[in-house]
Amino acid sequence: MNSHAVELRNVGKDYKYFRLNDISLSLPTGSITGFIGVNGAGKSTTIRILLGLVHQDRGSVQVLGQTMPDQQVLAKREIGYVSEDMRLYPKANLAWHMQFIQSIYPNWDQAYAEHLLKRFDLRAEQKIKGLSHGQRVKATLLLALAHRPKLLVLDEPTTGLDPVARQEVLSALMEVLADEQRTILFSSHNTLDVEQISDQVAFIDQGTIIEATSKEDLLDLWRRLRVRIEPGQSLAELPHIVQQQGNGQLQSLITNRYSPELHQIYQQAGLEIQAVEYLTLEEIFVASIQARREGKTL
Ligand SMILES: Nc1ncnc2c1ncn2[C@@H]1O[C@H](COP(=O)(O)OP(=O)(O)OP(=O)(O)O)[C@@H](O)[C@H]1O
Repeated sequence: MNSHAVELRNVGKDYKYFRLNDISLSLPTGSITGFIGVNGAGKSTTIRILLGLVHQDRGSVQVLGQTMPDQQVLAKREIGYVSEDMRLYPKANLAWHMQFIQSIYPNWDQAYAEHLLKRFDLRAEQKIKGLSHGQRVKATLLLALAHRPKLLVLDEPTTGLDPVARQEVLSALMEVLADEQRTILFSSHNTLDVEQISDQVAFIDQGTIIEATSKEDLLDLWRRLRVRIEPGQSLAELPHIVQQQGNGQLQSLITNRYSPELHQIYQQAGLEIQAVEYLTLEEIFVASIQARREGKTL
């Protein structure tokens, strides 16, 4: 088994008003990666390229050992995809869709499909047109999960769901993760969802990946320091300060490279460090985007 389920190298795509730029992204087999970006950042375009639905202009894409888009037919047998693009037939019921997917995918697991029906409180005989938005998302997820894909790609699966439905979807995903060979890519602008279930995180902004790392490392390295400085002291020369807020002697600094050594460097520069705080994934995401847009190198 390949150690990476997905490998994008220097992938680019040019649209008239948008450029996806030099995207390199590796998804280790068995990982769950949260792919976070604001509206229009390039999440869906990247996902469509890795599924072979859109062809890249530059760069290479390997998915489950297959080269995309040339070998997409082989790769797609083992990919489950959930997105707004997925159109279910409104006049058919869920049972019809289950049979249809079963006829295409040899790994279809009927017992698991029935388990998910109960878990999501869905009825197989109900027509798609009578389903609420949340029920439709769950139905699509059921269809994707029950053919036991090696790679599950979810484009904004929790958008528009109420808090209970969101939690049901997230816990179904966590259950799926018990299988170490299954890889999940999960795009969202909801950092709370990503923080809850991902072990890898990638941030994309204006068509460029600005961070791709383990969630644990990210949450460990980014810190807010509450400091007291000498009157007139400048912080401009201090390393790894992503953001500085406050006026006067009390300042709040955000660093993306916190370590005991950096703590010491700040103290030796005369900062009185009063507190060191962790940031949420949302705070890290927002600070990364702001820093990039201010031209800072992270
Ligand atoms: N077929 C296309 N032709 C021209 N431009 C396109 C096409 N597909 C996407 N784009 C543009 O690419 C940009 C990125 O879109 P994309 O759907 O990848 O973003 P996203 O991060 O998924 O956004 P959202 O969170 O709003 O879904 C947008 O500016 C969009 O208009």
